[in-house]
Amino acid sequence: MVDPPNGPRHSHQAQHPSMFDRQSLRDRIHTAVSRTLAAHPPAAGQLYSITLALPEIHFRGLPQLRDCQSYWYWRQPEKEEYLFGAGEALRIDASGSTPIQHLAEAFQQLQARWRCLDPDHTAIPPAAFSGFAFVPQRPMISPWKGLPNAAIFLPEILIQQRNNRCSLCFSHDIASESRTELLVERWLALFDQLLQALDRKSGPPGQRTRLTRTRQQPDPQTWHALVQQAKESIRNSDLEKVVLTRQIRVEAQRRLDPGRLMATLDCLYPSSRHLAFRIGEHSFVAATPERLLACQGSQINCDAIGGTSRRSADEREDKILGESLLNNPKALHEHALVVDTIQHALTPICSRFEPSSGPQLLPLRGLQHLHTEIQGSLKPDTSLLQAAARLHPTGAVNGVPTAVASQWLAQHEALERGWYTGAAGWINAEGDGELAVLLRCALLDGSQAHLYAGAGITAGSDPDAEFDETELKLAAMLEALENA
Ligand SMILES: C=C(O[C@H]1C=CC=C(C(=O)O)[C@@H]1O)C(=O)O
Repeated sequence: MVDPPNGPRHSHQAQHPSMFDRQSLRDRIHTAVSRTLAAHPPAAGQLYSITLALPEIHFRGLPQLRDCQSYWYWRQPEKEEYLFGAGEALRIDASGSTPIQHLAEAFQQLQARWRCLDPDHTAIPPAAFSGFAFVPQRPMISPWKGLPNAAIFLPEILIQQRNNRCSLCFSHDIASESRTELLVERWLALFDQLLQALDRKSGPPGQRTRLTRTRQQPDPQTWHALVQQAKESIRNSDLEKVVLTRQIRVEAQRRLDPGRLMATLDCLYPSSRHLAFRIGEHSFVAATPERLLACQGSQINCDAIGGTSRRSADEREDKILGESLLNNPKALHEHALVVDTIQHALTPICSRFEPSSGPQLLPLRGLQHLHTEIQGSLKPDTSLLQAAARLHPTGAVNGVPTAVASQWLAQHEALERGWYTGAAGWINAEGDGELAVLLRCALLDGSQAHLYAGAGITAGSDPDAEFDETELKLAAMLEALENA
């Protein structure tokens, strides 16, 4: 499925059982959980998960949880893939000089003590969520203050839907002797809360809200100067490409509703990865076209994206725009640099690469990118998070060469990127999972939102054209926010 240049798609609502079915569903879950706990008593030190089949429910929307609970949401509309987790069975925060490696080690330790019970034979392993900021070594400052630099989060209750099958998973970190009846009560209460949250439909967007831009950083003149400075560094140093970013703040006429926002994004960007989470006071949302990596067994898939142009509602013009992007030497060069950084990062940890045919067009609503999919086989004993630590930050969000671009940005980019251009996603108990690059995203704060967009600067960049490209990228989330 390819995103249309414009025009909304049909929106789906979550289907969930009637009150009558609900009681019998609850009874079935109660019995299954109690029996499993009795047959396989948890022991101190275990991370204990029970997964049950849940054929009755097909999930689509973001449940409207009350009481500011933490949650994580992942969805790829095109694949009908859905994960929603709430409550914290376990959370690991990492900082210091190598936070992603730290998470990789912590996840390995966690896997060693993870007891996964699957009485219904769902074959859907329990999963944790993980993510990190663009520079996860640096403390988070406003507006990101309070979010971890990098984290793993195992929800107490998790719903997963994939390949048209749906499962419900309860998890608990068994610190000491635990009373299993209390655990059953707690999990059932969480399940009730989740069903109630599903009942609170966000409702149709109704009237659009008007968004007023209240701040931008850098301002257009400073952007102009920064692009020129970057080009000068590209002429006079080893730097070949650097990704400069902008931040804008918008104010809506009402409180922005993440549920309505995610439903709108489902319609507008069906091929993207959709993410939302709330940690403490922070609500973050994204609909990103780019995977940092996906792992299944030893198979690894990464997206190299770089080189962008607008699209047109006129089919003929749209085709011309696509073809000229595919033949644009500046865009092709910018793209090739991204492919190089990814292959360079993967070479020591992959035993084999599949030849990639690329670049191809990745058409999205309003804009299109050059895209190359890179596939390989990870060497034995290399985990998803270890691979992520090598890959991040790619040339699509940072620049080339990696270390030179990072240093250039640390010296010249004044805004705080926070988790924008970081990565986040899910990892299951078998080590499979997917992390998406956090682009086309917003940090929500009541009726305000902070939005971010960047553009790859190379020797041939024109500051105005690069500014316009960031506007195209901002438009993705701005349009969706009008319906939130
Ligand atoms: C930094 C962003 O996009 C990156 C990813 C795809 C294409 C890009 C480009 O063409 O410049 C950027 O490198 C963003 O969307 O904020």
